[in-house]
Amino acid sequence: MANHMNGAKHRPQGKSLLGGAMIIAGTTVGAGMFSLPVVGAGMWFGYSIAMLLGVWFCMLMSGLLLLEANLHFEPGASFDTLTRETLGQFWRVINGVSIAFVLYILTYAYISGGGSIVNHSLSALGVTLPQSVAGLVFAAVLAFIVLISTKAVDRITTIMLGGMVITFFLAIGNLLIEIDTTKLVSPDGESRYLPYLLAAIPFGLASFGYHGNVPSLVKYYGKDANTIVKAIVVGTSIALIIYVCWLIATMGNIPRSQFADVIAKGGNIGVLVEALSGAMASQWLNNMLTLFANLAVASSFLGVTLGLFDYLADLFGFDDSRAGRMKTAAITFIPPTILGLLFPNGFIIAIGFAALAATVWAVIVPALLAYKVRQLYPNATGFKVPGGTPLIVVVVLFGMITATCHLLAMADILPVFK
Ligand SMILES: N[C@@H](Cc1ccccc1)C(=O)O
Repeated sequence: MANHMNGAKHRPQGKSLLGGAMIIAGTTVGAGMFSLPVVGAGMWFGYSIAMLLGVWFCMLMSGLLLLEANLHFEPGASFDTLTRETLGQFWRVINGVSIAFVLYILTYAYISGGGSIVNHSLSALGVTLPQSVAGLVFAAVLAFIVLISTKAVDRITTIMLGGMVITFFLAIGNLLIEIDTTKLVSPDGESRYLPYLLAAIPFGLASFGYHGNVPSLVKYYGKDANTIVKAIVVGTSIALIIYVCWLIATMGNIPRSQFADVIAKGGNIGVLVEALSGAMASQWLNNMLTLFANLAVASSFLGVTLGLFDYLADLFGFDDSRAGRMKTAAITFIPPTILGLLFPNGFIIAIGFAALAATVWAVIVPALLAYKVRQLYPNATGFKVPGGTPLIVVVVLFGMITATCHLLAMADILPVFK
C-alpha cells in the first residue's frame, strides 16, 4: 500500500523501529508488485531477481539522500519546503507536478486493477459485471471511506494489512512449496531474455517507491537519524523479500509461454491471479490468494488517495467541513474514475507512467537535494549517506536511464515481451 503517512500522526508515544519499518514496507508493497511477473516474463527469473536487487539499492540510496537533506530542516518540512529552500522555484514546480501526477495515475491504476480483481472474485460467485462497472464499485466504496475521515482510513488499512499478512503466507506459502524449479531455471518459450530487461526497469522502480513517507518519518521520529535509516533499510528489505517470494511463486508455477496469454489479456491483476489459480489444487487457498490481491490493491488505494486528498485540499484551500471534504473528494476521485470507466484495462500502462514521473521526485530530486545541502552546509556533522558525489551521480543516472527506458519502450523502440 502507499502513503501511510497520515497514520503516523495518530500513533501514540513509544515509537518503535518496527512501526517506521512497517510504514515504509506498507507503502512500498502495492500494485507495482502485480506488474513484476508480467513485465519480468520476458527476461524471466534470474534477470528479474538481479534487476530487483539493483533497483532496490538505488531506491534505498535515493530515500537515504532525501533523508539526509530533510534532516537539515525542522521536522514537518516536506517536499515543497525542501525544494523551495534549496533548489528554487523551477524544481519546486517540477517536483509538485510530478508528485500530483504519480498520485493521480496510481489512483487510476488501482481502480483498473481493483476492477479486474473484484471482477475475478465475483465471477467465482457466478456474478458477471463489465469490468468498468466493477472498477466503479471498487472506487465508490473505498472513496467513501476516505471521505469519512483520515481516522477511518487508518483503522481500515491496519485491519487490511493484518489480513494481507495472513492471506499472503497461506496462499504464497503453499505456492512456494509447490513450485517447479525447472520452470524457474529453464523456462520455455523463445530464447531471447536479456533484451527484455530494459523495458522492465521502470516497473521495478515503481514497485520500490515509498519516498513520500520520508518526510513523514522525520516528523514522526524527530531528528533521530539512526532509527529512521534503520526503518528505511528494514522496510525496503521486507519489500524486497516479498517480491522475491512473489516471483518464485508466480514464475515457479506459471510457465513462461503462458505469460504471453496473460499479457495478451491486458496483464491486469485478475488475469494474473486467474492464471495462478490454475496451479493451486485447493479452492480454499485459491480464495486466500484472491482475497490477498483484493486487500493489497484496496489498502494501496486508501493510502495513495488519502495522500492525494490531503495534497489537493491544501492546494485548493478546501477546509475540513463536510462541504469542503465533498469538494476535495470530487476532484480526487472523479477524474481517475472516469478514466477507469473509459479504459478499464490500463493497469500496466499506468504503472509505467507512474514510474516515469517517480524518477523525478523519488530519484533525481532527492539526489540533487543532497548535493545542494552538502554545498550549503559543508561542515555539517549530522547523517551523511556514504559514497560522496559518485553515489549521487549513480542515483541520478539510474533515474535518467529508467525514464529513457520507459520512453523508448512506449515508442516501441525497446523490445517488450508479448
Ligand atoms: N510502490 C507503490 C507505488 C508507489 C510509487 C511511488 C511512490 C509511492 C508509491 C506500489 O507498488 O504500489
